[in-house]
Amino acid sequence: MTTTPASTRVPLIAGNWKMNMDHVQGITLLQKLAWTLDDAKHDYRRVEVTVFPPFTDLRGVQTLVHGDDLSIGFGGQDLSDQDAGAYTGDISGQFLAKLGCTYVLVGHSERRTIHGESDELLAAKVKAAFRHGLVPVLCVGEGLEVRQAGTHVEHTLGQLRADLEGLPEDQVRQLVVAYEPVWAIGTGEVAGPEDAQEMSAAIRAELASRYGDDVASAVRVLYGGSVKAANAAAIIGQPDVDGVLVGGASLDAGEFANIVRFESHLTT
Ligand SMILES: O=C[C@H](O)COP(=O)(O)O
Repeated sequence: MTTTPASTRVPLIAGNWKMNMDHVQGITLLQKLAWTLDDAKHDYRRVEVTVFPPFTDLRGVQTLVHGDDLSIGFGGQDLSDQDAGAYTGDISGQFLAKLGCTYVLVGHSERRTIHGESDELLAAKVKAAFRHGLVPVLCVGEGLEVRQAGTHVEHTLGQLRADLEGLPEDQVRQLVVAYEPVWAIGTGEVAGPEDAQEMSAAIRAELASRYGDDVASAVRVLYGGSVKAANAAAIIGQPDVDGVLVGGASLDAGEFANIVRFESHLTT
């Protein structure tokens, strides 16, 4: 397989605030993050940074990012598979696009488990994201029982196949996939760098077999699950891992900035 070198894929550090931070707290957090990264002279072209605030924060985040000309991206934590209509409580991809979102999370493990979202629904959500010009960050991964049974790779690739059903190749190549072992989320348990690499390589090989090496080489694969500044460099240092999806640690501007600056930890 003739893959593009990992170095051509710009690492993506994504902070998922989950259901934390009201719109006032969110602005304060983002401002602190921007200041911290500015002080450190962070080069956003080398390492991309994006945050996923709650829906109610997005307008404020957009105003701050555009008003202060920040290089931090932002996206929604979910979207509806529908575009508009009688879907109380749901958010259309069109609304997210209008707010300047670049990305949207699809199939986060908490949507799959707590809200029982099926692969069929998630495949429709992936298509809805592209319909509105949003890049889906498609989350896949196994629970503890699957991991203990040793079928985690097949399980996760099965989710990937089902969620990409019917998606054209030119859209697949724009995707970001986030591997989240559910047993390592918010638990302090971290899959080791080798576990992250094993699954990321399997995801890339699956994409290569279905869409070709060129597409597989373009897709960024992130790892998510109890990532902290202390373990980020080792995880992102793996050849098929192109960044991290950070939950708890993204709520602390200093800690998250240190994750963004993982390269500096490699050289000190
Ligand atoms: O979206 C982020 C992942 O669920 C990981 O969350 P965590 O870093 O709190 O374990």
